[in-house]
Amino acid sequence: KGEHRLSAVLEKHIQNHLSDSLQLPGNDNTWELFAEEGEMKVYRKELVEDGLICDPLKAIHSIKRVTAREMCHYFWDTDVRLEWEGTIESFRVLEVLDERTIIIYQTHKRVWPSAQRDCLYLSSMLKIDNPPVTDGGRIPHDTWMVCNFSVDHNDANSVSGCVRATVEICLICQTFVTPPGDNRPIDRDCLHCEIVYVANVNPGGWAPASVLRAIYKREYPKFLRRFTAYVQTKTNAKEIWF
Ligand SMILES: Cc1cccc(-c2n[nH]cc2-c2ccc(F)c(-c3ccc(S(=O)(=O)CCO)cc3)c2)n1
Repeated sequence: KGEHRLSAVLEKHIQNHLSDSLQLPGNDNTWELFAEEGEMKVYRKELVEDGLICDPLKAIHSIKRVTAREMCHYFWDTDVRLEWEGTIESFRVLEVLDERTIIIYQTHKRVWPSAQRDCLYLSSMLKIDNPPVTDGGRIPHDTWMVCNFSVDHNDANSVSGCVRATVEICLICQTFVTPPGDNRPIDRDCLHCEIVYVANVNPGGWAPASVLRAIYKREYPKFLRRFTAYVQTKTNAKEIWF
């Protein structure tokens, strides 16, 4: 802890997510379920700030045969970012704060009729030592998290014409193991991972509400489908990475 200049502000984001992002949306009526595919449930709230659509998004999902660490690693590792992220046009790692904390500047593909968006954020991956037990009372094998939130940085010479979006995003993953019994070794069929993905994206500049809400309605389920399938494929033949 305290390894870099942004440790304190990172710690605050982590604590906020641990206290509110793990609240499952099914329990209260403030979240509207707007997409459901199998184990994946995607909720949103309608929120307008200064005339901009900032709808918070919360998705829960259960993915077979992967661990929390694997999910968070492939979400965090920029070496594979373009293999699963469909809306990014370019990105650059501006600074490495420690072995699991970096600062990224990225531009997204323009979606007509809005201006192109870019974002500049800190991305950190960490293991949660005393994991919050899910409401079902089941004990996870372990809990990992990736926290992405907007920061300022001098070196981000922004791509001209881009409107700066601000993000507060978190992926919290918990591994559950069902022992195979009679002393057989654990294999991937004994694993599943339960995730909560929370995204608060402020588009930074005006865009038609209908366009933004249509983008979110299409892009979030697509991203969750594509990313989870990507991790299952990427890890399928590999040793289990707890
Ligand atoms: C997956 C998705 C959902 C909603 C909107 C879009 C999208 N389409 N065209 C432009 C964007 C766009 C605009 C601004 C943003 F900050 C992000 C954005 C979304 C996700 C993340 S992340 O941290 O979850 C994954 C890393 O890129 C960061 C930024 C995406 N893509």
